[in-house]
Amino acid sequence: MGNCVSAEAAAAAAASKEIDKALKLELKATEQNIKLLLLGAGETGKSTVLKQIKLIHGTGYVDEDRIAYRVTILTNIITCAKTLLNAMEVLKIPFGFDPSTVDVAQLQVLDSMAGADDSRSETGSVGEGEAGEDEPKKDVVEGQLSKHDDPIARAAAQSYLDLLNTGETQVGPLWDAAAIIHASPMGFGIGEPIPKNVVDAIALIWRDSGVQYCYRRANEYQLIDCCAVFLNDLDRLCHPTFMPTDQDILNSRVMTTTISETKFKIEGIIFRVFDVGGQRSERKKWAPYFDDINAIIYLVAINSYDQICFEDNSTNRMVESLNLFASICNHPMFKKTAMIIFMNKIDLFRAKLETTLISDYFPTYEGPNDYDNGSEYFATRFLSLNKYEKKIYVHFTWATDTKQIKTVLAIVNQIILR
Ligand SMILES: Nc1nc2c(ncn2[C@@H]2O[C@H](COP(=O)(O)OP(=O)(O)OP(=O)(O)O)[C@@H](O)[C@H]2O)c(=O)[nH]1
Ligand SMILES: [Mg+2]
Repeated sequence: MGNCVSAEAAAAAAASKEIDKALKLELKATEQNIKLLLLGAGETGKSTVLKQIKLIHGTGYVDEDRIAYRVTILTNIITCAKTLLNAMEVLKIPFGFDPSTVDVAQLQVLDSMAGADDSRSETGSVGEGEAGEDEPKKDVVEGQLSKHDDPIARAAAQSYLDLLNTGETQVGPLWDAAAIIHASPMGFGIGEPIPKNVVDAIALIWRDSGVQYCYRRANEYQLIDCCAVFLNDLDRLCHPTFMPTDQDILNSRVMTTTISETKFKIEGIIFRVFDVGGQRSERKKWAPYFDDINAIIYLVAINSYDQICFEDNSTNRMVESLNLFASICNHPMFKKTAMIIFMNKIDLFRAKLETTLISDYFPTYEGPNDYDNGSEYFATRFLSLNKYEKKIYVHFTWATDTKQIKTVLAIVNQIILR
């Protein structure tokens, strides 16, 4: 009996030891599992960051992936060409229009002779109203273009209407090219090239000065960010033997519609990275993934300060990003979650600052229209939404640049594992 009791006790003790061991292992396992959520509004670069993590910490892309991405890239090219042609009609820009030939001073003289006139809303341009560029921006609503006249947009629309009246539109090689592009199907099968006549048509319209001017006004409609990078490289991308490089894959665009989980092992720790769709219709799928999140990377497209949302064609994208961040950052479930903001697309932000005033869209901005001041202003706007006063880290990123992202991700890992 005595022996029996001690055997039972020994068995119990052994069992308890086993449980302790299992618990310890479990604890260790959870400690070594980092759940990382990529959040942000649509087209801010979440999937691009995931692609970079795959390239830097994963196994990269195999031929099968590249063949699939080839289809994506060809579809992106057709989408861009069709979008530009539609925008030419909506904004009323004729082929061959060259903004450098517009005599703005002469237009202003003619205007003053004819009396104040604002025909922007009729001529297909955004904005309405009469305030001149030098006048105070009293009536500016944050995120909306201040009410000022754009004589070049007006001149473009006038010559478009003049051509329409003379019946001289719709003839010539550019119109033939446009017809070919309009008739081209959107999708391609695996291994199927874009037909040569369609490639030539896209190359022709892309070289046109009117189309280039229309491209510069891309904030007035929805155009994917890889447009110029792809249309400038048509010969290579549309070659029948083309296989996408890592950089082509990073530049390509597919809207995310299902939440994906990808696992990576970094220095012995398993990272489970969740990539979600950022468009409004996708956000209702997010909540079930909010449990036990260790860290959030919140993506902002810092170049989007003059752009409108894909979803409603009216809300400013930066305003949308700010509102969404306010709800994520102050969400009770994320009180203890490490929060890192990627102010992304800094390359496009730098380029945009050359032509577009931040204060035209964000009237509270009074600084110079340069990278340092502008980026600090937008970062501060996001940080000031933090109600819990928890630490939020900010990085300025160029998600399509592997070298830059590699450095940023190394710092992010340190933050998360701290
Ligand atoms: N030039 C440039 N392009 C970028 C950058 N980050 C992302 N892009 C491009 O922006 C487009 C949209 O990026 P995605 O990663 O698909 O955006 P997303 O946030 O996943 O979008 P949703 O899935 O709709 O939520 C792609 O064509 C990317 O190549 C950047 O820093 N610079
Ligand atoms: Mg995505």
